[in-house]
Amino acid sequence: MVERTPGLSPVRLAIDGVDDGLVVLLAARARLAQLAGRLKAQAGISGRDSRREQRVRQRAELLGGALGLSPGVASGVLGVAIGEACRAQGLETDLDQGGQATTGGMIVPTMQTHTSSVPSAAQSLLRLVPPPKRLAPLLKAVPPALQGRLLERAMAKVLAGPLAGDALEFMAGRRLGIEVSDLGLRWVVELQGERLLVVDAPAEATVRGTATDLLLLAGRLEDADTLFFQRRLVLTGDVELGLTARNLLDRLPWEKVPLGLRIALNRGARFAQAARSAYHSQG
Ligand SMILES: O=C(O)C(=O)C[C@]1(C(=O)O)C=C[C@@H](O)C=C1
Repeated sequence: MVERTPGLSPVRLAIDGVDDGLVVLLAARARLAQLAGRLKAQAGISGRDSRREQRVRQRAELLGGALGLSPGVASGVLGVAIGEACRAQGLETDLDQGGQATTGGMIVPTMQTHTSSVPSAAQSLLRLVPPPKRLAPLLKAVPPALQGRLLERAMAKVLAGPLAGDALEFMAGRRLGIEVSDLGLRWVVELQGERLLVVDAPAEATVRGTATDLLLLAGRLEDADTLFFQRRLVLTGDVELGLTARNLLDRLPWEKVPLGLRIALNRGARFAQAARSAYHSQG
């Protein structure tokens, strides 16, 4: 019986959560595309914009490739999403549907979610994005072992450079806690050989911050110094270990992080920042 396979049901629960997220995001995308359609109509622009569509799909292809998706999958999904956007805008939906995005050429990230530059209708949509703390119960459904493995993989990617050199030597045998306060997540990581592993043991020092602030740090939209100075990131426990970890965060060789991942982190951070400002401005 497939249902009785050990460990399968929590993994399926997590898959269901991701699927729900995909559908929610697709619906949000369709509403934003409707807004884009209205703004263009007001400006007297009509019809599809095939260059923009191609750029959207190229970017997805690049990011998908960097995250290990087979070629064309991310671009194909975006093709479907664009088809839905066109339907929502009352446009022809057969242009370039399902075709491959042509790769090559420089991809320029065009994220414009900074609240000062988004129109008020987009602001109201952003206000619908729940603050991270509301996602905490959903994340609780993801088994801790799976969460740990995902974090290990993310750290292996982001810290590939320092892990290969000796920048993380100070961590050997030391246990550093990472706490995402609003999501109720907490891990303890330890350097074993050339890998940072999530371990089940007490931390000697802990870095604590909200999901948005940690994403802003990872996406390089805020530097560690500012976040610690404003007490948006807080260090507790062994001062020396904590300070060394903090200095490392400041010296991370960002340019060695794969481009697709950098774009994803940067866009995710900008989105979280814009959603947080929109949510707080509700009064
Ligand atoms: O960016 C726009 O102008 C949109 O209308 C959105 C969108 C999309 O779904 O990404 C939809 C149709 C256009 O042909 C190009 C892009």
